Amino acid sequence: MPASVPVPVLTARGLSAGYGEGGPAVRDLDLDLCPGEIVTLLGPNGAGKTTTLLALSGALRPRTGVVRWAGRVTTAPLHQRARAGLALVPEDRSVIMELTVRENLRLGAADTDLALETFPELAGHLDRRAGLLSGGQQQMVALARALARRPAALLADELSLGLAPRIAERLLGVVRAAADGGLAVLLVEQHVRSALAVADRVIVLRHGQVAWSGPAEQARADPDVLVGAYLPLA
Ligand SMILES: Nc1ncnc2c1ncn2[C@@H]1O[C@H](COP(=O)(O)OP(=O)(O)OP(=O)(O)O)[C@@H](O)[C@H]1O
Repeated sequence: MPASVPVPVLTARGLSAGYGEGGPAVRDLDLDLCPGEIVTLLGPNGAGKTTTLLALSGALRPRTGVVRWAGRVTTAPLHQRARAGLALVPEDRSVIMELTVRENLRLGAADTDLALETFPELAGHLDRRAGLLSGGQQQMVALARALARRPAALLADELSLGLAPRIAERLLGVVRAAADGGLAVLLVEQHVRSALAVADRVIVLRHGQVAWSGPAEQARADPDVLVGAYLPLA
């Protein structure tokens, strides 16, 4: 029997996006995100990684190009895509510090039992204000809330930013397990090594364009392919 071809849940073709009157921060990007895989988006500061996530999620309107969700062209804003199964964990985590962990989970319409199954570490903190948690625990709340809605795709920006390596590993391990269960994941990470450890494919952006893309296995075996892509233009 022929191997079945994976059907992407999220695709972009010729995607360009930017801010105000400025030039595009991302140009002419093609991307396919399939169930069960983690694609990591790497690149130097200002390369356009966050902009890509925002444009794919509907938080930022693309200037040109087409985004498809489950095969259909979409221009829907983020809250509609969220209802359709897209989860975005933005760089600021969007945890509401004045609310308790339980309230934060409820606000995201997350299944609290499933959130605690994902992060049992949070069980003793359900009635604490999120502002009193450590950065790692806050990020667990953000990720638990996103995953406990059983999304089809997760777009996560710098999950491990500012966290101890052990906590970063824990979070990325949970993301890997969710992908193994069928979730499609696009991960922006500044810790290249941690990202490569869990990713299936890599896209390196530089100056808003794809500088290199390929299997994570290739980048793990020969990190020089990434070094080349990070180097400034001659
Ligand atoms: N709200 C904004 N208004 C104007 N320009 C912006 C805005 N956000 C980002 N930019 C610009 O768009 C470009 C791409 O930024 P973006 O945040 O997408 O890059 P990044 O790869 O995520 O960088 P970092 O790793 O530093 O977060 C940069 O030149 C940045 O200065």
